[in-house]
Amino acid sequence: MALVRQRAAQGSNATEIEKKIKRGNALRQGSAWRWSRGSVALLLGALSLCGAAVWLYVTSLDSEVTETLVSRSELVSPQPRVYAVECSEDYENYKRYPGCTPQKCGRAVTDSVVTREEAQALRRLAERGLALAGSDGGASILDLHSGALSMGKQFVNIYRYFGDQIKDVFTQEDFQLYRDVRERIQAVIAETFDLDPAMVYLTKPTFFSRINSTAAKTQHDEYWHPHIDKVTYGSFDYTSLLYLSDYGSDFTGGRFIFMDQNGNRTVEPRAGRVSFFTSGSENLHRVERVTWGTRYAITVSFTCDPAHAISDPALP
Ligand SMILES: O=C(O)CCC(=O)C(=O)O
Ligand SMILES: [Fe+2]
Repeated sequence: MALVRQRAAQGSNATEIEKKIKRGNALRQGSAWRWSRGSVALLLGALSLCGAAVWLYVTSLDSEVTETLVSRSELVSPQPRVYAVECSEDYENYKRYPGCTPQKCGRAVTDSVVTREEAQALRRLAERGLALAGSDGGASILDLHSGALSMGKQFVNIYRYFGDQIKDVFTQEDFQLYRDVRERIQAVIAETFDLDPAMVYLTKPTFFSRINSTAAKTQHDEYWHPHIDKVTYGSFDYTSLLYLSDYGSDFTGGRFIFMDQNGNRTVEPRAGRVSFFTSGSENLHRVERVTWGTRYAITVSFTCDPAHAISDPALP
């Protein structure tokens, strides 16, 4: 009997112990579950913080491209739209030419110096010239003054390479049109910056550019790097860009971007639009990558130094 009681007592003890063990396990499991729920919540919190940080970073990048100086759909006419910018010290390191060296600096855009028909004729000229060769990468240039044309990864001289055949590609009228347009651009630059038009000279390089979304193959194709024209090209004092195609319908991307310290300011290309500016570091700029289509433009630049003057391009 006593043995049975003892066994029974032992039995009830065992069940007690068993219950305690189970309770202990349940408690441990519960706290483990609570712990893993806690870490999930922590992880989610950290993830959303990271997400917010990334979002803030991306929107801050985006806000750098917010100011559009001139959009594709606007028509800037009859007067140029002028934005004054303080001159950089660059000009102090160069000889000063009264009547030409920038006293006031800035940027301006006009849609009334070159007609859309003239831009179209110049674009056809660029298409014909660039169809002779072209770069392997996304950017090709044709310089009618020196004859330099992108070919594969380098350049050829069209006047030497194609000889007399070049007269089947370009006509005297094409060159006359280039001259007329160059003169008008020179006049509007002189008027806008209070210069003596006779003290301002065309300089090199002056070139047609064709940009598409093909990946760059050489450094020449990397048009999107920020640069200062006076540093890149040396002789430039005033840069002008004549656009030959329309942002948004002929191509996407490819906006011109002034990179100011307090943000970016863009000019959207439009056929016939002339954008011009002083070439020093007050006008650091780049071209946004072209994402679709083909963008045509001409860079026509001017110097104050007669030693760097060039004559208008001409058929040999
Ligand atoms: O085509 C453009 O809009 C700019 C080209 C440019 O920056 C240059 O030719 O120096
Ligand atoms: Fe430039």
